[in-house]
Amino acid sequence: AQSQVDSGGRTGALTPSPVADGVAQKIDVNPPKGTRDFPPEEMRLRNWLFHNFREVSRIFGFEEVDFPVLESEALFVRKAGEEIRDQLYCFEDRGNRRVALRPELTPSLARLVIQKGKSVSLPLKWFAVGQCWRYERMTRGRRREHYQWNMDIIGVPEVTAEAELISSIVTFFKKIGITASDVGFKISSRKVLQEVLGSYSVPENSFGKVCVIIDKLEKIPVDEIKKELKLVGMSEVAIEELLQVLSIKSLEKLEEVLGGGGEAISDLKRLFFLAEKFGYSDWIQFDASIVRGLAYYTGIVFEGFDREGKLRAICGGGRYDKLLSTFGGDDIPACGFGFGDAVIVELLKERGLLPELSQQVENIVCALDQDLQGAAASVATKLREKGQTVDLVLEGKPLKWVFKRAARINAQRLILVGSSEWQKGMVSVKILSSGEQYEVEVGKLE
Ligand SMILES: Nc1ccc(Br)nc1
Repeated sequence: AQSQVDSGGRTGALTPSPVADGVAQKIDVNPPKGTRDFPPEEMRLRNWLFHNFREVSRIFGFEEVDFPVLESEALFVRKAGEEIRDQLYCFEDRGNRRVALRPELTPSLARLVIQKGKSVSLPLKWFAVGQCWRYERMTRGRRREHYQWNMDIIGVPEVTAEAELISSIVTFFKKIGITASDVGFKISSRKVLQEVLGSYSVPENSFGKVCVIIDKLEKIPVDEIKKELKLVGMSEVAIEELLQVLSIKSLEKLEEVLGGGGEAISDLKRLFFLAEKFGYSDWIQFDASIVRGLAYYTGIVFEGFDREGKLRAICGGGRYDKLLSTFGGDDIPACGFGFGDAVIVELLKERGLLPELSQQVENIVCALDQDLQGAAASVATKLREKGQTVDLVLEGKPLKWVFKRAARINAQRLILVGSSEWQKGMVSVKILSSGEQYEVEVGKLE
């Protein structure tokens, strides 16, 4: 549609709005494909989940940050064949800028750290809960948006940072009733890959691509993996050895294969030592096949998985020591994780751990006739100023309707403003659970 300029100088499409020209036009009441509405019941569950994300972040001493959902496309144009890049929700805006709906939060966080520069002192412990987007062909019917909880530690090169992050996720799981028999963490380090590839002449800029390909193990046939590895410059010998190493499930075995003295082994040993001190040893296991699908990880990587093996990864993260410098920032070490809002809810459903969340209101206030509506408003205000929740009946309704509504919103008590009581400065109170009813002076309502 051509554009027009409205009174506020804003341009808009010519197509008549459903109401503006008086012609009713039935709109599609569903949200765009792959997106969700959050009506009250779903919003209560989302708020419960996000409240737990924020509570854990708070007790770990992290500060909340946020960024625009819309970012420059340049933040995400990595050339490592990542799915996150292939599905970038990007477009050209009216100023001819290439922009994108963020598919993840880490690049925005890195951008803000660089922007803040010397004005912030390291280490930074930041967390965010934000909506992330992908444009996926709807053939697979998957979602196009989800909310992610991220926690990041910026400026700590030691593996203590990764151990702290995993501890925060374990704390979250415990907080919502998930135990080590429900979920675990598979842990590895990309330095394992580096040490294997190091003994073969693999082009340096292929490392990210190799990781992205390896991350597809168990998702696509191994012959396809081998084909893609050859395409990025690996020899058959290198591929065979790499696949061998990736099948290792114990640190002792890995040390035999890699030999001692490498950083991969020392990092992982340190992490498992710290895990024991944090008290979450029975939540973690070494698994050399874990590389994660984001190109920028450089060290420890981990992912939370459901032990029944029915669900996709619950969360994932790792060290990304080079990301800030690739954005032109200083060489600042960093690590973090992302925790989506979808798989965890599927897990809670599976385990019967979804919380019972219903609307709770302390008072429903109702005028018994319309010339007492003002009186009812003043009673509602008095209660609200004391911090009480009040549902004020806003129009003349039969009592039967009021009682039905009181039950629906789980009101604890019904306050009726009637003329004879009001003459005496009183209102009548009915405790809805017991049926007890009494009159009370308005000033003594609490
Ligand atoms: N990165 C990303 C964004 C949105 C969804 Br849904 N899944 C993954």
